[in-house]
Amino acid sequence: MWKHRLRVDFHLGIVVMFGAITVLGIAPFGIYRHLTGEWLIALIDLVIVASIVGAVLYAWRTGRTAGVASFLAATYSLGCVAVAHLAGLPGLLWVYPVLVANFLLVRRWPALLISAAAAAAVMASDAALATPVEKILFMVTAIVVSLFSFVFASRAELQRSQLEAIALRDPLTGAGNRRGLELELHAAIVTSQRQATPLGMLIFDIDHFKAINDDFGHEAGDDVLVQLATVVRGSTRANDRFFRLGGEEFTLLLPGASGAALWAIAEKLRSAVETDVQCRGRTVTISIGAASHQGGESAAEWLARADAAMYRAKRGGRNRTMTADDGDGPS
Ligand SMILES: Nc1nc2c(ncn2[C@@H]2O[C@H](COP(=O)(O)OP(=O)(O)OP(=O)(O)O)[C@@H](O)[C@H]2O)c(=O)[nH]1
Repeated sequence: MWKHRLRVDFHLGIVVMFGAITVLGIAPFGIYRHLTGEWLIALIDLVIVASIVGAVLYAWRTGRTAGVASFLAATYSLGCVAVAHLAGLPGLLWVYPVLVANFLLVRRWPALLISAAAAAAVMASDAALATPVEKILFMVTAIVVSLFSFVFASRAELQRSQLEAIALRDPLTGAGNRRGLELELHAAIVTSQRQATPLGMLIFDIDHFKAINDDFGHEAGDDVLVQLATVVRGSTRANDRFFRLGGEEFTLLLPGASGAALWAIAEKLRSAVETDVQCRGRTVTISIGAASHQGGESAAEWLARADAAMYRAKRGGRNRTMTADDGDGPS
């Protein structure tokens, strides 16, 4: 389970890896400083390690990695500035790995800003850099390391966004794919539980889609899928998440919607598809299963309830919505 999360969530993987490296890299120095009686530096090391561990645990629990990554970059940078001013050379030696880490943790422009601020603050330390020549040498090497990292981060960001688009999107409809859904389900559940807001799911499937393919050809079928995606986007809000599960089956994650509201959204969507999606004059309809997330329910259980409701809608005659929740519309 934890291995799977680290594999599929790139940002969480980075944050956890940096947390582990921090503990392994800084904790022994903290112990050493404690043994040599350098209490202030030992305390700084302890504060860095404790706050990084706390931040990583927070990211693991909530799935909120962006804020934690910025916190890590700021903590590392402040840490090496403080050690440079207090202990001289040791702080200076930490600057270079910290400059590289900043570009791996946050986007390239904020990383450049944090790195420039950290390098300028270290340069002001007479304990670390005694002469003007040393200061200039440090400035030039810090700029070179930052620019190398900036170029590398730019390439990596571009490649990652291209790969994400390929790996997480369905190329035909532009909707997220099943893998994209898996990634977002966990984060959506955690957010709704933390904010105590409802979270709804619709699973819907085109009725008699095989007949459309058989009668008009695969291309006409593809065109129906594209039309359907356009109608879904037109009838949902910006923070609603839309995915193609495979074939002619789709799902919508609807933050803030549950119960009667969820059922009303489903019915609005069903009627919009019936009115606006056509194939050579033939009306296209969908069957919908609706389910509100229940506290303590796993993503798989929730999906299964919505799916079962959708199959009830199929068995009940198609072109209808069935809900998995008690007391809201037909169930
Ligand atoms: N054009 C096109 N067809 C697809 C695609 N993916 C799956 N299909 C077809 O979708 C059809 C699904 O057929 P069924 O599972 O029998 O479902 P159905 O005909 O919609 O019947 P009900 O769901 O019971 O109403 C099959 O003919 C698949 O070949 C696609 O990307 N493009």
